[in-house]
Amino acid sequence: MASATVNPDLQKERQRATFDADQLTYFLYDGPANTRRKRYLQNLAVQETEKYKFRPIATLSQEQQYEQALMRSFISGQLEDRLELKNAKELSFLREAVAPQVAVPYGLHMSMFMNTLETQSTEEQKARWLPLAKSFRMIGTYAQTEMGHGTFLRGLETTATYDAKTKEFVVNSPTITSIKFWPGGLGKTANCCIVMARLITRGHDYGMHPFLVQIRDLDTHQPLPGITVGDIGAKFGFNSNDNGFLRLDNVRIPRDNMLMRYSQVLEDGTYVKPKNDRLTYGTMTLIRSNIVGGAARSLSMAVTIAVRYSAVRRQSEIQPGAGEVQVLDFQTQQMKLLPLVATAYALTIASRNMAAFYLRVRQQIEQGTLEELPQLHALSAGLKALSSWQATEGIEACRLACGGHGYSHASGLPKLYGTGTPLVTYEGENTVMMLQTARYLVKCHGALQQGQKLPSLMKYLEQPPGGSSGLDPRLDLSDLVTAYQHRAARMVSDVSAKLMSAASQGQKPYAAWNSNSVELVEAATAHSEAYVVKSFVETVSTFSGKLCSVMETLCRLYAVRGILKSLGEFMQDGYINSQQAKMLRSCLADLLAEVRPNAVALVDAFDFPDAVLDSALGRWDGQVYQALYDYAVNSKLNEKQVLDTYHKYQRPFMESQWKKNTTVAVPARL
Ligand SMILES: CCCCCCCC(=O)SCCNC(=O)CCNC(=O)[C@H](O)C(C)(C)COP(=O)(O)OP(=O)(O)OC[C@H]1O[C@@H](n2cnc3c(N)ncnc32)[C@H](O)[C@@H]1OP(=O)(O)O
Ligand SMILES: Cc1cc2nc3c(=O)[nH]c(=O)nc-3n(C[C@H](O)[C@H](O)[C@H](O)COP(=O)(O)OP(=O)(O)OC[C@H]3O[C@@H](n4cnc5c(N)ncnc54)[C@H](O)[C@@H]3O)c2cc1C
Repeated sequence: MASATVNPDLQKERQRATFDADQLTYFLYDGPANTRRKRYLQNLAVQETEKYKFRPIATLSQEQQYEQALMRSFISGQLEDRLELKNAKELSFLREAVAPQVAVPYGLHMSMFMNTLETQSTEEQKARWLPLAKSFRMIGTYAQTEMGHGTFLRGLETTATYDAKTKEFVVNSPTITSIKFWPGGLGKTANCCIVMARLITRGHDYGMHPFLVQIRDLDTHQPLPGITVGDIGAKFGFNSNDNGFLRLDNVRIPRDNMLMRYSQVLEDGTYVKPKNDRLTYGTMTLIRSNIVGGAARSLSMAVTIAVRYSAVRRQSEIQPGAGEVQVLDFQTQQMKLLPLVATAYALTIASRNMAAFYLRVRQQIEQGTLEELPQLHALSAGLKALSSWQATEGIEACRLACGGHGYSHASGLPKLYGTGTPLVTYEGENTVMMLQTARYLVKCHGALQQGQKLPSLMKYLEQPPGGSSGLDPRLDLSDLVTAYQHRAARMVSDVSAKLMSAASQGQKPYAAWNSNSVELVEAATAHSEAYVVKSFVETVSTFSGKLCSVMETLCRLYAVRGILKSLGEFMQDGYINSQQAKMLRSCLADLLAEVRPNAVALVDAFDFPDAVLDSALGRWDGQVYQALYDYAVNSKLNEKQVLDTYHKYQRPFMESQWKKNTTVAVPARL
């Protein structure tokens, strides 16, 4: 539906903004020129995709969803070739607009498979495989998780046993629980995969290593002998992706199909150790750091939908008789949505810093320096978990904040939730990731006790315990950062003390760890939140003028809301006192009121085209009712006035009921 007019409430919202939303858009997309380029690419993608008149994905069967996703990738491929796109960011904008929130079957090929080949293969292997993978002759996936194990990688059962006589590995799934399960694109799309299997040579088990295994004929696409492969069936969401299962029955692959950049098996079966055996986990670290940005983007879409709709939706009165208000004027609605707008920006900024840190450490690793690897692992694991939890909860809160219409697929919010919520589970289940971060924090605390210096991101743990916060109604940003760091340092210190005390009482470390794991997760969450707040504060301090003051307010809102949510943790050692808690509560109300006039401009700045939001409620022009009505009218059930099922089941049912009471007189009209 094309609408010439913009809803007047939305128009007013845009006029009353106190800053220029374009300036914020330029920050998000790295300047005016890149923003123009992004808009150009996304407009082109939308125009091209509209020609296909795709039906809403939620109305399709699993097979139709899969087909539509492949068609969308086909369209994207054509455009990418026509425009000769190479730049990763430009490709991601184009693909986002061609397949908005559609889990495409090539996703794993383009991310984990390619990355594993690039980072874990030798130069010779790269020369052999990368041209095939880049030209989609090889379509791969990353097959690590098995039915029985996803988290505990040392428990994987798939084996790759070296046969020195034939110079081959024999890859085998010995049990039902060893069947590879879940890999994206594995079921029907991929013709090969990186199989993560336990390497056995000369009778010794060296644990998980990557192997390239061809699973389908490159021409006929039929599964090869020894391979049983298929789709795992309908899921909570993600149904356009053929997540698959794979059973390997003593499949033989050449020795040099083991990815040998870090560890090798020589022809005679000798195993050569890597410099650090955690380098095999490198692809997971990359994707975890990417997930932070993905989570931020999904939440940004959800808040754009919910805030625009809340500006358009008028329901109930505040002042009796004065007319119905925009629901965004209710303080409770502001409380639901505005901290989430702040969260979307906080996570977006944290993800940029995370990506920069990843690149820096990756470059060091390429040069053989592994010093910062533990820090990178701890940060990426913690931020992956924090961002995906906050985004998933936030998307659902946005749906609830849209009332009844939020429940319709027309809102776009169920689709966002369906593709967003697996982020909590895949690439490392969140609780498990937080425990990895906690493990590092406890180690750092131990190092500190022994007088060692801590690495850059952990320096704040060095601050002395105790003290009290200087927070006052001015809400100085540095006081907020210090409060978050103090709380995290205190929690790390408390839980470390508990672990040490358990040890001194003779409790085994593993038992002490488990019986304190709730607190460990809380400490890791506090650490990750401190990083996000610090990143937010440091970044807004680089802004100037009106934009700076708007973003500082947003930053305060994020930080204050977070403190009030976990108030006990900030007050436990008296760092924040009850007067300050009271003060923060009233500051929160003030901050909501301060952000309110800029709410629409803040979400407009994300610059999502309507087709990317794919939402009747989040439209830029605010013509939500017409769009909802069009969506309803186009429901498949409305294609015929009287359906065949009326004659097949409804009428016979009604007649069977009539027979029970034949005395009722039925008029021609009611
Ligand atoms: C478009 C993209 C879509 C993506 C779709 C999703 C794809 C997927 O889901 S692929 C499958 C992802 N699977 C996972 O993430 C599995 C999660 N599990 C793991 O990562 C690990 O098994 C884990 C970390 C939980 C435990 O591993 P384990 O080897 O038992 O470690 P553990 O004994 O706890 O620690 C060993 C050491 O390794 C370190 N370590 C663990 N992981 C890493 C890592 N990634 N990098 C560096 N160091 C690491 C630990 O910090 C620890 O160090 P230290 O001994 O110095 O303290
Ligand atoms: C949509 C989707 C796509 C996926 N794509 C891929 C893919 O492409 N390739 C691939 O290999 N895998 C893929 N996976 C699998 C995914 O990586 C795993 O599901 C994930 O790593 C979690 O492992 P799990 O399923 O074994 O969970 P489990 O570990 O069984 O988790 C169950 C519960 O146990 C808890 N738990 C487990 N261990 C611990 C512990 N040590 N301490 C405390 N609590 C613990 C968890 O917190 C959780 O609450 C995908 C999954 C999904 C949903």
